This record gives sequence, structure tokens and C-alpha cells, in this order.
Amino acid sequence: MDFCVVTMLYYLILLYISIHLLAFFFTDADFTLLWASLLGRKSEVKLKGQVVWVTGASSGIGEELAYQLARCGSRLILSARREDELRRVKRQCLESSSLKDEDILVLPLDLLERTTHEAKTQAAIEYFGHIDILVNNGGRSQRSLFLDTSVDVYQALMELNFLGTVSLTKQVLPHMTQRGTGSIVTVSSVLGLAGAPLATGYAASKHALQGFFNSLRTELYHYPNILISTVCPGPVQSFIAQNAFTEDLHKPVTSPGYQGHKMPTRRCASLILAGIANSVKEMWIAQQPFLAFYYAWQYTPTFAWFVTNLLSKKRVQNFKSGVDADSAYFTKPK
Ligand SMILES: NC(=O)c1ccc[n+]([C@@H]2O[C@H](COP(=O)([O-])OP(=O)(O)OC[C@H]3O[C@@H](n4cnc5c(N)ncnc54)[C@H](O)[C@@H]3O)[C@@H](O)[C@H]2O)c1
Repeated sequence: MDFCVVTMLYYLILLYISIHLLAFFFTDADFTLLWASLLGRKSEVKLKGQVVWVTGASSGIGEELAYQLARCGSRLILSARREDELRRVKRQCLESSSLKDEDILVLPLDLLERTTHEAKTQAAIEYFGHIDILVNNGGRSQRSLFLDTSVDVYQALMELNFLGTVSLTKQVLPHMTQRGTGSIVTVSSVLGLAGAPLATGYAASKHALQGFFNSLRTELYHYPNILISTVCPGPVQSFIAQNAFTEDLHKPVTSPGYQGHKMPTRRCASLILAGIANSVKEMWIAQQPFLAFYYAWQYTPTFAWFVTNLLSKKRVQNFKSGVDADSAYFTKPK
């Protein structure tokens, strides 16, 4: 081969690797999702007019998803336990979009009350005629060490994050298979892929969701127009830390902690919508250095274990000395 061609190829490969490395350090999502958000179908176009059911729509990621979906022109079913909060979210959706009152259904729902899920699903279908997208977003986290934590907390986490989500999916999916189209999008977590201290039960419930939906997807191979997607965010600004379970079922978190270092909710929601619009099956969403961990866990687990153990030691030490667990990586132990 000609020397010039070899040199050119060499530089092209170097350029390709450099672009990826550079992009990696400035990205806050995996490459598939990032390409989808930059060059893929626009969510304002793809999601316009779609009927989207969002659980956990009264705060945090779910609330922000509602606002952005409203601006896309999606028709909405807003669910969570507190009706007054859902009405507030609805009002704000109407103020910031061209949707009409009848385009948004407030449908209070408790994920723990599984016997109500069939009637709630029927009510949603009767109202709009169909459901295009279910976003399984409602859930709670955990801030407690395993040795201190009651088994009741583990049961509650599995009942809410795992079984509540499975139960609603069980009601909605037959409607989608009947129509031959639809999307079930589930907000899992980075802790659905990896582990971290203070979250053994939460991570277990999110790992369960990952296993469940990854397997369900394989059962639906003959429904090419049904999307089963899991979203794995790292730290995102919301009320998750404030609402987390502690070692005792009825003991609240004492301090909500610092949110500044977390990804803005708006960015997380906009990436999720880009992923849905482009049928991305698994979305990794996190700022650096967290995103680097997803790759390390996936491709270099031995190295990932090494670093994770160092960070975990610091996180546990900080937690025990009363420093906020979420910002523990960024603060010195007392
Ligand atoms: N914020 C983060 O850092 C983060 C990271 C990874 C994953 N997640 C996931 O994102 C999802 C949304 O959490 P968030 O961060 O917006 O927290 P959040 O606490 O602000 O919102 C949680 C929502 O779930 C609802 N919910 C809780 N229990 C419920 C029940 N029994 N029935 C119905 N709804 C219930 C709440 O009312 C609220 O609307 C959760 O599944 C969470 O695990 C969050």
C-alpha cells in the first residue's frame, strides 16, 4: 500500500479515536442516546399527539417529563398518589403548552395498591381510547446500611419499585400487543446496573427491573413495533433523597442533602424523550465522572470494582459521620 494512504488512514483512525475520547469526557449519555438526541428524530415531532401515561408525575423526573411532553403536544395521563400535586402539575402543563384541559387526565394511583391497577388502566383507555406510551417512573430510593436495616424496608422497596411496576405493565401491555404498537419505558437507575453502599435494597429492586424488562423484551420479538426501554440515570436533581427509605420503614430521612452536583432534571427528561422518540432500548444518563463508571462496569469490571471500593469506603465513612451521602464523594469526612 502506498505510504501516503497508510499515513492518511493512521491519522483518520487517530482523529476518530480522539473525537470519541473528547466526546466521552463532555457527554452525559451513552453514545446511542447522544446520537439519537443530536441527529435522531425530534421528540416534538415524534411524540406530538401521542397518549403518554407517566407514573410518579407529581415531582422530580416525572413532573419534568410531564412539562416537556406537554410542550411536545403529547396527551397526558398523570399518576401518583397525591391528587392535589397532580392538579398543580396539570395546571403548569396547560400554562406552558397549547394543550387543552381535556388533553390531560389526572389519574391518582398508588403503585402499592395492585388490585386497583386494572380499573385505572381501563379508565385511562376509556378516556383517550388507547395508550401509546407508559412511563414507569414512580419509585423510592434508600439511604441505610444493610446491617442496620429492617427486612420490612426490603419488602417495601421490592413491592413499590419492582412489583408495582410489573403490575401496571401487566395491565397495559396486553392493550399494546392487541394494537401491535406501543412503548413501555421504565425508569431504572445506574443502580440497576451496578452497586453502591447505602442502597442494597434499592439496587436489588432496580436490578430486578433490568432483568425483568430485558427478558420481557426477548419474549416480544414478534412485536417489532413494541418498544421495551429501560432508563438508567445517575444522580439527578429531584426529591429522591428526601423521600428515600431509611433503616426503619417509618423513619424519614433527616436531611434532603445537597443537590447542586446532580444533573438538572430538565436535561435528564429531555434525554429520556429523545430516547423514546428514537426507540432506544437502554439509556445511560449521567454527568461525568458518573457516566465513566457505566463504561467501566460494562467493559473493565475488575478496574471498576477497585475504584468502587475506594469510593464506597469514603461514602460509608461520611454517612456514619453524618455527612450527606449524595455529596459524600465531594466532601471530606469530619
Ligand atoms: N433522582 C435520581 O437521582 C434518580 C436516579 C436514578 C433513578 N431514579 C428513578 O427515577 C424515578 C423518579 O424519581 P425522582 O428522582 O423523580 O424522585 P421523586 O421522589 O422526586 O419522585 C418520585 C415519584 O414517585 C412517586 N411515588 C412514590 N411512591 C409511590 C407510590 N406508592 N405510588 C405511586 N407513585 C409513587 C412520588 O409521588 C413521586 O411522584 C424513580 O423510579 C427513581 O428510582 C432517580
